[in-house]
Formats: sequence, structure tokens, C-alpha cells
Amino acid sequence: MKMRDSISKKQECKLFPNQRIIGRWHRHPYRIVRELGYGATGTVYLAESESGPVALKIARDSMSITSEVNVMRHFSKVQGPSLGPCFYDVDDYLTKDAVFPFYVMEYIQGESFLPFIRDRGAEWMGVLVVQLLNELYRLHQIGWVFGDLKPENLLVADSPYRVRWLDVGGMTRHGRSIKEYTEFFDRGYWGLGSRKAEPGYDLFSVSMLMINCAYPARFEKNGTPGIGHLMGKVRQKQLLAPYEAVILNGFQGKYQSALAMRTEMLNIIQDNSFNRKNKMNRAGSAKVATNRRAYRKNVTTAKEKHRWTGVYETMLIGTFLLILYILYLFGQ
Ligand SMILES: Nc1ncnc2c1ncn2[C@@H]1O[C@H](COP(=O)(O)OP(=O)(O)OP(=O)(O)O)[C@@H](O)[C@H]1O
Repeated sequence: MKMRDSISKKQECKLFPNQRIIGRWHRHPYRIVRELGYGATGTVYLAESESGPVALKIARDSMSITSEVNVMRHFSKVQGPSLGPCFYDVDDYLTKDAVFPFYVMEYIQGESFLPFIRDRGAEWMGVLVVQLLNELYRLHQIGWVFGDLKPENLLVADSPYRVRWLDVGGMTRHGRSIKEYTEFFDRGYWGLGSRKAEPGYDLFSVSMLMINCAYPARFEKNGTPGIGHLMGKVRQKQLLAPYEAVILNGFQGKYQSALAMRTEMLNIIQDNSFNRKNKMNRAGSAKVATNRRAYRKNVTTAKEKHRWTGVYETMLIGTFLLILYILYLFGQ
């Protein structure tokens, strides 16, 4: 089992832009474009293959990526289109002094999860979590648990916006001990459950994922683990207010499945947008009423003005006629 909060890793095989590497066994050539990131097991590069861009992960030792390769192969066979990257190739890269195993997968072009929500608006959190729960449900149905669910392992791909997951290293079969986890998202760390792989483990992490959207810098346990501390944090953030009940149920393992959590999230999103629409309609009606009042006032003022103008005109004509009459009398 690996705990994933603090990764300090010496890069054992550094590849450079434009470097060409050829697999020792399958002889597929790849041209390195740039580094995408690195984790505990290896470094991931964007590379150009014979059939387009790919993500190439090169490892320190074969053991570390064997399990990732096995999981990716498994999902390529059983799952059809999934949130994870498709698996393409596994091979060794031979240098003068060493052999580095690597594997090649679909390059997922997208934005990081937290910055996406920060830049596009809070309502995206609900939408992306609903998508994620849908895919988690499919994963759980075939007997697997994601395990190391966190924003770093998610990307939001473009047109249409769709959440995808990256790191399959934490995927664990139901009933086993979670393979990899990150403290903040781990119910064991918060004293709220075991590290046994079951759907509830991932759903707890989904609740923490929402909290992470409101607390991008995360926070620590503060000595007293427990639901009170976490829910206190939830109540301090406006972003989380509509989802408070769902987050709590996720913590307490109340959902039978990811689908049940998804349904509740969807209801909240729909209610929220309905309320927002109503509010907008109410604001619209208030505006219409204000306009009507202003219109009436204008009409009344105009009428008053008109009346006074009439009186003034009558008096003027009357005076004029009177002067004419006096002149006539003088003439006589
Ligand atoms: N298929 C992919 N498409 C696009 N980017 C990717 C892909 N796979 C990984 N990345 C990028 O590379 C980074 C590192 O990936 P990696 O899987 O090594 O991360 P990790 O989960 O921290 O690693 P590890 O499992 O080795 O500890 C990711 O955070 C992501 O930005």
C-alpha cells in the first residue's frame, strides 16, 4: 500500500524534447514533445507516435508499472469507452547503462479539475461530479474501486466538457485493501472508515473532492478527526451549501451506490437552476412592475402638465379678448 501525499522522487530516466526512443521489443518509435508530469512510479511525457500524439510513461523499475499496465489492459478489454486513457503499448527503453520500462496510452488533452471550476464557475462542480459518479458506478459494477480519487488524477476534456481520469495506479478490486491513497481523500485518515475497497470508499473521496473545490489548499485533521470537523468546514463555504446533505451522506457511507449519490446531486442541481430561474423571473416581474409604475407616473405628470397648460392658454386668450373689447369700447 502506498500513501501518496508527499512524493519526492529522483528522476531516473530523463527524456528531452525531440528525443526519439524506440521500444526494444515492439520497435515502435516515439518522439518526445514535452514532460507532462511525474508521480511516484514514473514520469509522463507527451510524445508523437506513428499514429498521433500519445502519453508515454517511463518508470524507474518494472514492478512499479506492471500493476498499472495490467489494470489498463484489463479495462481496455472489458470496459469499452471509459473515463480512463486507452492503453496502446508497453515496452522497454534500452540505454547504454540501463533498461527503463515504459507504457504508452491515449493522450488526454484537458484542463486540470480545480482550475477549471475556479475559472468557469461553481455550477460546474455539480456537473462534473455527476459525470464522475456515473463512471464510478460503471467501475464499481465491474468489481473495481478507483481508490486514489483526487483532482490531480482528473482532467476536464474539451467539446463537450467531460471529466476523465488519469491514474489507474490506485484501482483496486472489491474487497481488497486500497492500493494507493492520498490522506485528504482517505476515509481512514479522517477516522471515518476502513481502507477496504468498496464503493463507499470512492464516494467518501467524492465528498472530499467537493470540499477540495472550496478549499484548494486543503487543510489538516487538527488532532480531532471526525465528521464534526469536516462538516464545520463545509458550512463555512457558500459553494458547498447546496450539497451539504450529499457530502454528509458520502461521509457516513449512506449511499448504496454511486448512482444513488448521482441522483441526489442531479436533484440538487435541478432545484438550484429552477430556483435561479424563478429568482430571475421574480426579478424580471419586479422590473416590469417598476416600469409600469414609472410609466403611470409619467402619464399622470404629462396629464397634469397638459391641464395646467390648458388653463394658462384659456387665461391668455381671455385676457387678449378683454383687451380687444376695452379697445373697442374706447373706439366707440
Ligand atoms: N494520459 C495522459 N494524458 C495527459 N496527461 C497525462 C496522462 N497521464 C498522466 N498525465 C499527466 O502526468 C502527470 C503525472 O502522471 P502520473 O500518472 O505519473 O501521476 P501520479 O498519479 O502522480 O503518478 P504515480 O501513479 O506514478 O504516482 C499527471 O498529473 C498528468 O498531468
